[in-house]
This record gives sequence, C-alpha cells and structure tokens, in this order.
Amino acid sequence: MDAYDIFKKLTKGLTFKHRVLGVKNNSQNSKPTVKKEEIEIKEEQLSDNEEDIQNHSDHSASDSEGDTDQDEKDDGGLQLLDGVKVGQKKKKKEKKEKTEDLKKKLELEEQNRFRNEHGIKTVGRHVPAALQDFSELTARYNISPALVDTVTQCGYSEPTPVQRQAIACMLEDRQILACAPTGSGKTAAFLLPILHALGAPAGGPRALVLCPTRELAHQIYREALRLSASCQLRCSVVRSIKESKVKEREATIRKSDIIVSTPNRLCYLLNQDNVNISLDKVKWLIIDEADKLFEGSAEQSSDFRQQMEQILGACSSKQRRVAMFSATHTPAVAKWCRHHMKGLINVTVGQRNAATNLVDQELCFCGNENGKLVAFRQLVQQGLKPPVLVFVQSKDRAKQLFKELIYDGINVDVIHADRTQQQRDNVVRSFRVGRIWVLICTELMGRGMDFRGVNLVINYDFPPSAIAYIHRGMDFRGVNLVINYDFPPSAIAYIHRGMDFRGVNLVINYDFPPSAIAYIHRGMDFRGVNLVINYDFPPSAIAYIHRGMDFRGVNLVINYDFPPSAIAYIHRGMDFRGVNLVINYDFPPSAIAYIHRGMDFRGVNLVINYDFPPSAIAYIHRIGRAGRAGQKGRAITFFTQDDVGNLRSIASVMKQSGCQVPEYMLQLRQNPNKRKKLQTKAPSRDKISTVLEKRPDKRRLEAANKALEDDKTKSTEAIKNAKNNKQRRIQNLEQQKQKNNSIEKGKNGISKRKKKNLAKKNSNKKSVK
Ligand SMILES: Nc1ncnc2c1ncn2[C@@H]1O[C@H](COP(=O)(O)OP(=O)(O)OP(=O)(O)O)[C@@H](O)[C@H]1O
Repeated sequence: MDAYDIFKKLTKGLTFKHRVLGVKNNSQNSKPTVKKEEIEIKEEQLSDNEEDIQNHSDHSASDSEGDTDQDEKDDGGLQLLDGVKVGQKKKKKEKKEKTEDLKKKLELEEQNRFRNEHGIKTVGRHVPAALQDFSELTARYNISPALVDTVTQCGYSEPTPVQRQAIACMLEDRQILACAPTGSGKTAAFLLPILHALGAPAGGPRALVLCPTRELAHQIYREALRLSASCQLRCSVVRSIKESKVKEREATIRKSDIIVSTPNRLCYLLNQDNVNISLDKVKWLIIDEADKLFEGSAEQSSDFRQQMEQILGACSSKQRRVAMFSATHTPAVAKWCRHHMKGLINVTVGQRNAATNLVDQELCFCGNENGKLVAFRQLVQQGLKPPVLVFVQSKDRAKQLFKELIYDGINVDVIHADRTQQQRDNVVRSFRVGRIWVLICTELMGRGMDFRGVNLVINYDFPPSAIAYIHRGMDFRGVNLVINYDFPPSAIAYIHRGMDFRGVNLVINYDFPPSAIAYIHRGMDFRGVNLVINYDFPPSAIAYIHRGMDFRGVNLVINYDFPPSAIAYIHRGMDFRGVNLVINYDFPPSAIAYIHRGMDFRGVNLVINYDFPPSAIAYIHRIGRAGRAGQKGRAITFFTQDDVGNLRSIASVMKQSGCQVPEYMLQLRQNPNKRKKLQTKAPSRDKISTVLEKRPDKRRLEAANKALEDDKTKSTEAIKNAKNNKQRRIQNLEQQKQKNNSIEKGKNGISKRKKKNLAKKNSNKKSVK
C-alpha cells in the first residue's frame, strides 16, 4: 500500500477539487465510474417489469458484491501500529451485508417462481410477495382471525391468483391496476384488504367501490355483506335516487363505512344542493370494470369519464389510494394509472385480454337470422343445459327473441334497460334462485355478473346480440332444502324454488309431453335415475315405454295413481337430498319443457352468444359469465354473413385460450373503421320472428274488394257523368257559339245585301241624273 492508497482510504466519501490537490487528470479512476452509471440508467429504462427490476436489483447486488470483493482485496487493513489494523470491523460488516443481499436475492427468486407457477405477472417497484394461503394473512398482516374464518366459511379454501397478489399489495397500501380473467375472484381481492384497513366503524364513507351497472353494484354489496359478517363495518349500496329518497340516501351514506355505487348515481347525489355528502375521508377508491368506466377519451366527454373525474376530485384525502380491477386491459386505463397513481403496481394474471380458459368456446355459422333461431332450437332439443344466458345486441331484439321463446315452453325471461328497476331486480333474483332458466339480455349483463352455475352463453347475434338461454342467476350451491310457505302456483315454480341440483336425481314432470315418442326422443337421459313415478299415467303409456325408452340405470317405475292431496304432500317440504325419484305428475306440455325439467345440473356450464359481440373485449366479458370460480363452462357464438367483419378478432381470442378455430378465420381481412363503428353502433339485423303475418279473412277480403270495386265503379260512373256533363256543357257552348256566329254571319249578310242594294240604288240615281 503506497501513500496514495492510504490517502484514498482516509479521505473516502469526501469531495474535493483535483486542481486544489494538484492531482492532474485521474482519468483512469473517474471514467469507469461514469460508464457504470450510464449502464445502470439504461437498464432502468429497459426494465419494464418486475422481473427485470428484480434482475436489475440482483444485478446491482452482484455489482456491489463485485465492489465489495474489490474492496476486500484492497482492504488488507491499514496497519497503523504493529498488530493494530484499521478496516477489520468494516470487513465484517460487508460480509454481513453480502449474506443479507444473497438472502434477499434468493427470496426474490423464490417469489418469482411462485408467481410464475400461478401465472401472475407484476410490474412495479418492491412488489410484495404473493400470498401462499389465507392463513398467512394473520401471520404477515395481522388480519383478525375472525375475518379469515369468514373467508373460509364463504367456501374460499385458498386464494385465487389475483387474490394472492392484489391482497398483498393493497394490504401494504400500494395502488394497483389488476387485470385477471373473468370469474377469478376479483371482488374478494379488493374487499378483504378494505375490510382490514377500515378496522372499526368510524361513521362516514372511508371506502368507495364504483362499477358500471346497478346490478353489479348490488352483487358487490352482497359479497361485501358476506365478507364483513364478522366486523361491525357498515356497508351500503346507492339505490334508486328518486327525489323523494335523496335525503334518505344521504343519511345512509353518512352512516356507512363502505359505499358501493355506479358513478352516475353517486354524482347525482353529490350534485344536489340540499345534500351534504363528504368523501374526503375516503381511503380506498376501488374502480371495478375500470376499462368500462374509462371508455372514451376526455375529449369525447364520455359520461362515465366525467363522472369519474368528479368523484376522484371529491375523494380529496392525501391518504387516498386507488385500485382498479378488470378482466380486460385498455391503453386508456393504463395511461391514466401511470399518470395519476404513485408507486403503481400492475398485476396481470394469465394472458392480457384473453378469455378464461375454463370455457369451451364454439362458433356456429347460422347463415342468416332465421338460421339462428333454428340453431337455437336445435340446441334446446339436443338437451341444452340451463342456466343459460343469451346475449343480443339491443333492447328491441331482446324483446323479439323473448316473444319467440316464450311459446317454446322454455322457462325464459328478459332483462334490458327499458325494464323498471324493480323488474330488473326481480329478474336477477329469479335467475339466481333458478326460477328462470334462460335469460335473454343485452350488454347490460355482459360485465361482472356472477351467476354461479351458468353453463351456456349464447351470443345470438354474432357480435352485438345474443340469445340468452339464461337462468337468471341460478345459485344451486349449498341449498338443500327450501320450504315453500305459500303454495307455489305451479310445479315448475316449485321445483325452481327449492331444488338443489347437485347430485339430485329427482324430476317432477308436472305436465306430460304431448307424445311419448317426442318425450323419449328429445334427449332424456335416464342414467342414474332410480325411480320414476308417473302420477297420472297417460293411456298411451305402454306404447310410450316400449317405444325406445332408455332404461340404463332405471331401477323402478311405479305407475301410481295418487290422490290430489299427494301434490300438497310432496310440495310441502320435500327434502331432495339424496332423492332418486322422478314423479311425472302430469305429462309436460312439450318435450322441450320436459327436457328442461329433467336436466341434470351437475357440472352445468353453458353460455350462448346469440348476437355476435361488438368487440373482442365484449366477447371476453360475455363468455366469462360461464366457467367461473374454477367451474368448467361452454360458450356458443352464433354468427352470420353480416358478422364476418369482427370474426377475426374473436377467433383470435378463442385461439389464444386454446380453442380450435378454422385457419381462414384468423386470416380474414378486417376493416378498422368498420370495427370501430361496430363498437358504437350495432349492425342492423332482420327481426327475430317466425310468426307469419296474419292473413286477412277471405270473406272480409272479398267484401273489402267488392266494396273497393263498387267504389271504383261508382267513382268511374261519377267521373263518366262528370265527363258527360262537361262534354254536354262544351257541346252546348259550342252550339251557342255556332249560333252566335250564324247570327253574326246573318247580320253581316243582310248588311252586305243592303249595302249592295244601296249601292245599286245609288248608281241608278246617278245615271238618271
Ligand atoms: N378464493 C376463492 N375460492 C373459490 N371461489 C371464489 C374465491 N374467490 C371468489 N370466489 C367465487 O368466484 C366467483 C367469481 O368471483 P367474482 O365475481 O369476484 O369474479 P370476477 O373476477 O370479479 O369476475 P368478472 O371479471 O366477471 O367481474 C364468485 O362466485 C365468488 O364467490
């Protein structure tokens, strides 16, 4: 060690001018440092994901290791006196740092491996480790065991991927933009951290959840109630905002800790003069279906956008955190988040803008509008498994399709914006409890709605419309026994009120099908059925049995002729758990009705897109109503010649999620202008109707024709008469004229003669003279 080295060691950390010290140009030492900084900056710019960032930090760590090694080599220790060394302590410290760095590096590697295993990608700095399981919440974040118990009581045994990462981030107060497939549990992912962060009730909103539709707001509210069962926090949803109710709403909001609302309703309340709602204590602002709420640009002044901006302004607390969730990701949202959310973490599960891989997707070419109805009815005959959602592109088409299907004996209903709030609530409730099997809907239900057990989504109109054979929200899980306090109006209603379809082998055919052949041939599967009771057996029963019933698995058929009080008996409190009984009380009115009554709901998962969705994003959300919470699903999308413009993007989504699509579809030309137009305006389609225009009664038609003929003849006669009169008048006039002329002529004639005579007379007189 020379004098320079000693000097360097003693002055480490100090800055001084070289010239002052007489050091000329120590380019050798300074240059490499500058270069190293440049490299680091470049790497920082390139690293756009967490792995990169981690790699980068690992890299820096190894750099620093390199430095330490170098220092260690240099640092033999400064020998001031014999046996006394300066720098020993430092060496130990560096060694300790080195092991800590190594430990951190290993931890990061482990975290990344775990994320990869669950398809989680993150972008951002210092991303918290994803949760291993729910029990970790107590150990790591001190979450109350009661809250964790509630989660498990909800049937959530382990967190879904988005929950693993999003919950950890939010519990560490980090703002996030989370994108995860439909039905992957995003609602619980934001509700759990909120419930923990708010702790005890404090009066006044401290968490606000915004979503695009009222139905979705109610669904989130219900989930919040479920999860907050163990805490005292008050949660409320902003319901109808009639003028008379405004004060009531204000009072509820001021008492609540968590508010769920659509931006529209909340802004309406905020803008009332006599309402005083303060959102300045809001700590967490959650935006569900973020891409929908940020649709359109500020310049386009989309309603949602403007409302969002007003609400963001009202949530003025400095501690306010924003978290955005959606199944689809759009550049507009990403840009907004980058500019407005400090320390943002992007969480993506699976591939961005991909459909859930739990749904088996099919495309069905129907040729034209009539073809769609045929295809739909074929699906029904083949044994469509309810509950089914059918998407159509407009309110009018929803009404038309409903009119068509209501006579098919399918338990169908329709939901669209023209229906009153109460009707909409009733429809959703009926669908959830299984009273409705097929629900026809517009885009209104395309996002967020969670109908457990939806097996089929029909996109009836290839992009923008769908026939929804939807059971509006059937929730079969867990309900084993339903007591009907009031007597159900019909057996169908009865079945829907209380049936637990998991494993149930009971079918009550209240009405019998018109013919046995139709009944048998239309898809009944008797496997697993142990007992069939035909309550009122039709006279053609023997023929019915012999004509091809499939008895696989049927153990016993009782042709029972039971008194009418049996119905009361059966209907008043039957517990269907483990029942292997089919009672055909009355033959069903149609085979379709029969099929639907006897459906096996175990593992059902079907969605039909009757109208083609307007965009790939709409498609992803629609089919996401099936295949939820790990259940398998199926989606069929009808398309016609008119839908080819949008076909490629949807076929690509299908391919991306592992479904087979014909190669030609992926190579179809797309017109970007047309596609943009489709998103704003649905294509015009022929009316959904097979009802022929009613022919008028023949006799009436003849009478009408005759009357018309009479009218015609009358009128021709009248015309003729009029003509004659006119002619006569003309003739008279002409005659008169002629007369006049002749008189005139006559007059002229006498005068000429007179003149002649006078002239003669005059000449005679002259000659006499
Ligand atoms: N950890 C879990 N384990 C099992 N089921 C869960 C879990 N978390 C949520 N679920 C269930 O998964 C279903 C879908 O959840 P949720 O509605 O939150 O999905 P989502 O991701 O918001 O869907 P979408 O994008 O369509 O709005 C719900 O029925 C919910 O109860």
